[in-house]
Amino acid sequence: MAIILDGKTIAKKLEAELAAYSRIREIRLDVILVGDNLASATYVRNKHRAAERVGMQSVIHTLPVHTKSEEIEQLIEELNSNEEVDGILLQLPLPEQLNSEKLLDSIHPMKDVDVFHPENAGLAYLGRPRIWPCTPSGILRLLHEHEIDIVGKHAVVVGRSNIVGKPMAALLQHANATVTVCHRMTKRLQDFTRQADILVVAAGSPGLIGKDDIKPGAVVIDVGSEFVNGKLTGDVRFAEVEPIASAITPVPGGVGPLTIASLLSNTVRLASLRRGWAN
Ligand SMILES: NC(=O)C1=CN([C@@H]2O[C@H](COP(=O)(O)OP(=O)(O)OC[C@H]3O[C@@H](n4cnc5c(N)ncnc54)[C@H](OP(=O)(O)O)[C@@H]3O)[C@@H](O)[C@H]2O)C=CC1
Ligand SMILES: Nc1nc(=O)c2c([nH]1)NC[C@@H]1CN(c3ccc(C(=O)N[C@@H](CCC(=O)O)C(=O)O)cc3)C=[N+]21
Repeated sequence: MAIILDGKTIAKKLEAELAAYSRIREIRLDVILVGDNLASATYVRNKHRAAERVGMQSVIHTLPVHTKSEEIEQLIEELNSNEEVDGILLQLPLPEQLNSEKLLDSIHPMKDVDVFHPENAGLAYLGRPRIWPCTPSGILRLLHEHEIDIVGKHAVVVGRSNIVGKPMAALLQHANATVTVCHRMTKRLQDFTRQADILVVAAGSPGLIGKDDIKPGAVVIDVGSEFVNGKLTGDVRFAEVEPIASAITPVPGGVGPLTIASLLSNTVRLASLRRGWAN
C-alpha cells in the first residue's frame, strides 16, 4: 500500500500562499493558445481558473490554427513591452507550420515562466536559477511536502524533453540525488527503472510502466497525461504499481495541479525580480 501523493491538496496550499501575495501586488499572466487541440484547451482553462482563484489577472489569447508566425511574433513583442504583463506562456504543441524554438526564444527572459529561453535554462543548469520549470519544481514541492528524502537517492527519469525530462534531471541532481536519464534509445529500460528509489516517468506513453518495472518500495511520480478514449491517462499502470510502491502520484490529481501552482508561483517570482519588489 503506497502513500498517495495528493497534488491537489498541496496545490491548494500553494495557491493560498500566492493569494496572500496577489492581494498586495497586481500580477498578470498571458497565455497564447494556437489552434484547437482539445488537451491544450483543457490545460489552458485549468491555468486560467487557478489564476483567477488566487486573484491574479489571466489573459488568454486564442488564435486560429493557421495563424502566421509573424502574427504570433508581433503579439509576443507587444506582451514583451507591456509593463503590466509579468508572464508569457506559449502553449505547446504548436501547429506544425510554426517554428516553436524561434517563437519561444522571442519571449523576454524576464517573462519566460516556462524556462524555455536559453538564458533561463542556462542559469538553471548552472545552479543559479531565476526559476525552475513548472513541472519539475512542482514535483520537488510534492516530495518535500511529503518529507520524502532525495539526498543520495537514485532517481531515474524516463524522458528528456526540454519542458520536463531535462530540467527534472537537473533539479534532482541539484537536490543531491544520483540521476539516470532514459529515453527511446535506452536499451533494456527495465534494467534502469528497477534500480530507481525515485522514478519519474515523463514519456507520454500511456501505461508504459507496470509492476515489473519498479523496485518494491520505490517512489513513483507519473507525469504522463494523455487522453485515451476521452480519459486522462498516465504513463504508469496505477492499479498494479500502487501495491508495491511506497508512494505514488495519481493521474489526474497528482503532478498536473502542482504544475499549474508552480506556474503561478513562477509568475510571481519573475514579477518581483523584474519589478524590483522585495521577495
Ligand atoms: N502533468 C503535467 O503537469 C504535465 C504533463 N506532461 C505530460 O508528460 C508527458 C511527456 O511530456 P513531454 O516531456 O512534453 O513529451 P515529449 O514527447 O517531448 O518527450 C517524451 C520523452 O520521453 C521519451 N520516451 C517516449 N517514449 C518512451 C519509451 N517508450 N521509452 C523510453 N523513453 C520514451 C522520449 O525519448 P526521445 O527523446 O528518445 O524521443 C522523450 O525524451 C506527456 O504525456 C505530457 O502530456 C507534460 C508537461 C506537464
Ligand atoms: N508551454 C507549455 N507549458 C506547459 O506547462 C505545458 C505545455 N506548454 N503544453 C502541455 C503540457 C501539459 N501540461 C499540463 C498542465 C496541467 C495539467 C492538469 O491540470 N492536469 C490535471 C487535470 C486535467 C483535467 O482537467 O482533465 C490533473 O492531472 O489532475 C496537465 C498537463 C502543461 N504543459
